[in-house]
Amino acid sequence: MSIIKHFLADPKLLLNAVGEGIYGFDLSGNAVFVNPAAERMTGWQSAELLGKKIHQYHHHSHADGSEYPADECKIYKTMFDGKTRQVQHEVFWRKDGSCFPVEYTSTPIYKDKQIIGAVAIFRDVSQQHNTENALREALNKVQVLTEQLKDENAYLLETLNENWQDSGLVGNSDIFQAMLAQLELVSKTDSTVLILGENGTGKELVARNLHRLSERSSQPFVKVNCAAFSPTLIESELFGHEKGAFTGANEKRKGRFELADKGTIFLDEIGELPLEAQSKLLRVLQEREFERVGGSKSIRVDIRIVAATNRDLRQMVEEGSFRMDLYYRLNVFPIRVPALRERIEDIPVLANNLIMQLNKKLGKQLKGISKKALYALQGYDWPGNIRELQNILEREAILSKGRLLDLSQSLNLSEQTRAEHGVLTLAQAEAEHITRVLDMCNWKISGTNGAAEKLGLPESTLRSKMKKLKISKDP
Ligand SMILES: Nc1ncnc2c1ncn2[C@@H]1O[C@H](COP(=O)(O)OP(=O)(O)OP(=O)(O)O)[C@@H](O)[C@H]1O
Repeated sequence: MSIIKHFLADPKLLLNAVGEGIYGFDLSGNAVFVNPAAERMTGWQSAELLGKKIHQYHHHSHADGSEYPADECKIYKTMFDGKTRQVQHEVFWRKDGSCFPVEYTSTPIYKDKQIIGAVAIFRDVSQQHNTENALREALNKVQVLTEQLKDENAYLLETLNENWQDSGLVGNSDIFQAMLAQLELVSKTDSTVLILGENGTGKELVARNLHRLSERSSQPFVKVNCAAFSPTLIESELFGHEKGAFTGANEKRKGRFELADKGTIFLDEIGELPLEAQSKLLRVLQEREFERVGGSKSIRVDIRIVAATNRDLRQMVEEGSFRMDLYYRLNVFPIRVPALRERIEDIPVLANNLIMQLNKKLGKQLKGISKKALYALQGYDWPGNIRELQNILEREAILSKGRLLDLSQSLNLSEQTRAEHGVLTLAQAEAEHITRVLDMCNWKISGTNGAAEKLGLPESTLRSKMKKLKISKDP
């Protein structure tokens, strides 16, 4: 007998060989056929099911355990209406009481145009479900990580765009050294620090060094310029927002406080923080806890807070534009960064340091600055502080053809000072005059045609004045 004949003689051979489970039903819903694949999947042997209402064995309940009445059974329905059904999201129950997700087709069986029963062909889709769930979980994780990366990336890009020069704090004057000593002491603690000082004095550099010297140095240092955001946006910038918290909040976003967890947050221009955000900040300072805008879940962070301002916060408290309780919370350890005019003796070393940075930035090989130019710099009162010095040196460095900056473009600085700020101090005028005379005398101090004689001073007095005013020939 050929193989085809075998199959035609006994169609069960085929049905027994397929991988899908097959149940055949008569019109009363009793099992008339159960193939081995169905036995394997359900654990019920065909002898246990044949002639029985099979719904009661493998289809009695839904996945959540609630009852699945027989008159709702989709396999039975096929026997009544003759419609073929493809069914998903249902379970079949095993003999051991467990269940598995199935997909099945129930098809009516006709004989002489009369329905005589139905056949259900089913597949165990647990594997497929597990894979789908794993995929869904992986996708969720990817989504969370993508959001996190987006937040961090936006922040990093902003930081990169600032073109921050990672310069050290330079200066030997007593006032500056005293500030450095304070900085070093407080860096070892977790205390909140309030950095005070005029624009361009180096407050941000102080904050960065505070973090660098602290035990949090391997964790993030996150800066927020409180003046750079509108009152409506600053809260979401600091604390983040939930999706849909306000028009335009299309995605959930982490705030700077969350990004700075375990590290340091630097709140620059804290005096510009709107009152509403001040209240929220106060709560973070008290409880280290906050909620995202539009959210209700409290988020805890472990953060060191450093704030800076050029404003007089105490006066702002008196005027009612800064919360008194917040002021006291921030003012735990104030550090005052001196203005450049308070430490003109640092100008030579600062200028040299800045020129070395400019060499790198501009690809130049400048050696320093001329003596005359240096005196001019020391006679100016620097309303823009180190940033102004930096700008002047950069402009000069770009224009300069020689190795030594002579500040030919900016030598009228002291005149500018006089014009913009009234008069030179006596010491500045004295230093300028002595330097001019020394230049005239080719730096000969004593004897005939020496500077002391021209100035009408004893040589020793001139020398002590030069020492006091830090006037010397070499740059
Ligand atoms: N002691 C220093 N030594 C060398 N460079 C310094 C020093 N202090 C400040 N600078 C440089 O001066 C510039 C201004 O410093 P910084 O931005 O820290 O000032 P700031 O007080 O935060 O200014 P603002 O109040 O305008 O934000 C920076 O480029 C910084 O590198």
